[in-house]
Amino acid sequence: MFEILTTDQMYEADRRTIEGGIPGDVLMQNAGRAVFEEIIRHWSPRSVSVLCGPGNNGGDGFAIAKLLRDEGWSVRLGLMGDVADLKGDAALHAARWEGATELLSPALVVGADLVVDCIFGAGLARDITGDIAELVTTINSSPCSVVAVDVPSGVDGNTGMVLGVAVKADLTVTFCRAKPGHYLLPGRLMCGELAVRDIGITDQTVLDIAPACWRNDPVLWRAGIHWPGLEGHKYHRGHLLAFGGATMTGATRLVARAARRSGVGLLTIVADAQALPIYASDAPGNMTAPMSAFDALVNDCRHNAFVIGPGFGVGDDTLALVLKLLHLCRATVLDADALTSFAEDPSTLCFAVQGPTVLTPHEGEFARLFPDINGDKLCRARAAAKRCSATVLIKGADTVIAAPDGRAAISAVDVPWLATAGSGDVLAGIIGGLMAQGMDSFDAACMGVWLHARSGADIGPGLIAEDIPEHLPAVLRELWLASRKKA
Ligand SMILES: NC(=O)C1=CN([C@@H]2O[C@H](COP(=O)(O)OP(=O)(O)OC[C@H]3O[C@@H](n4cnc5c(N)ncnc54)[C@H](OP(=O)(O)O)[C@@H]3O)[C@@H](O)[C@H]2O)[C@@H](O)CC1
Ligand SMILES: [K+]
Repeated sequence: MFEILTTDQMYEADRRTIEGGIPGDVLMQNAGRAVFEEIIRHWSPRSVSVLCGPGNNGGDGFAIAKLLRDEGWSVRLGLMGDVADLKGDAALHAARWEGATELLSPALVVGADLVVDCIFGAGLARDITGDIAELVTTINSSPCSVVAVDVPSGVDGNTGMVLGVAVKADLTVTFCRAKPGHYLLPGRLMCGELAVRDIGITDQTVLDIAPACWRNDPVLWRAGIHWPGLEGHKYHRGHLLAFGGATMTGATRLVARAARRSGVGLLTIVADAQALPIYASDAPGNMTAPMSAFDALVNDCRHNAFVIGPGFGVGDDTLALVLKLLHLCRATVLDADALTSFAEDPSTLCFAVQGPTVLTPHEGEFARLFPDINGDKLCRARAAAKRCSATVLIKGADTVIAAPDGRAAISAVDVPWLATAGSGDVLAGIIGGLMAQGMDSFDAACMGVWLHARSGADIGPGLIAEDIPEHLPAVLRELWLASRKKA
């Protein structure tokens, strides 16, 4: 259930299922029943208005209305347009609805305790305007509870963008698998609780259409974790070089702490000589080396991974150092200043990437590096990953991780308090630590985001960046115990 389907893939899954012998009206009935079950699970009987659009999302509405009425609920139904204009499965379910069909209007919302939004689903094709926009505004300003069917009307299922206006739901019930718009902002904010319900489309059908996007979950990457073996030693767990700034030392101290907590065997902070005492005194397990020893350090292949950027400083020196590191084709995480140093010349960065590389920009850094890449976050991350042949992770509440081959994952853990100074440095450290242990860059980026978010969720409000590395052992232990159960 971790796959995320585009609306086209969902239509294809429907089509294949119908071809395989389950008629479309049965799928619609199953969809209606799934929403009905969620409604009666969440609410006791009350007055309901079901608002139906002109397509199959509206068709779902007729099925839901009938099930609720058969259950004894007081149900009104409003339709956009004429019932005679409905087609296919929607027309079939409209014919089965025995109640009155009113014209869609704000009067249906006023006085209802619960509104079921079946105006537009996957077929939303343009901005909502005019009377329907007014209706949506009435729904959003009304005290009633709102259930959205498939997606809140106005949210583009593929992008999470709001087309004109969108219904703000308390619960969204979608079918088979989630769509990108359920997890990407601002769509995610309009969904409320998300329920993903089976309507009879098999897992094999979903696999056959080869989805390339997933909700970020251990299922995706747990097989790629390099748990240490009894026979191993610290050199088997990698040796990460974290490049530290001369003055902004806090950032790389967080990188170092997070990398070590993620399990890296050895960690050396490389910085200007005058800053080394600060790094060395931060933790007894930190090793340090002066920047003047750079050549000797990188000539030693045991130094198999690099993190550079946090607190490092923006400029030509940083740019030159990053290019030298990328030339070595070892696991590399580029964050913050390492990215911004290429703002004037982003193509140089993209051409230089050869080895396993993860770029971890926030939205501002992304816009500086890729000013010509527009669109939703998923499509931008994929375009940048392809252009740079690197894993690109765009940070935010809806963090997206994309691989150059088009695979992508979206983080779906809500942790608003992760938006705090130093949090991104910790993330870079975790990913660097995992890559140093031999994990594939896309997997390491996904796992890093997950560990970071899970730790943040466990810590709760009041979190400061320093807390996150200290919580990693608990989350890692949970993963490790789960992996032993599976074995
Ligand atoms: N068997 C299946 O496939 C199953 C499908 N299922 C359900 O079907 C839903 C998809 O149905 P769908 O494709 O009919 O699209 P839907 O969202 O109802 O809207 C299309 C209509 O809206 C109109 N329209 C669009 N934008 C507009 C705007 N801004 N302003 C005004 N009008 C606008 C558009 O008009 P047109 O663009 O053609 O002019 C067209 O008339 C899916 O979300 C799920 O709920 C489930 O039952 C499971 C089985
Ligand atoms: K809807």
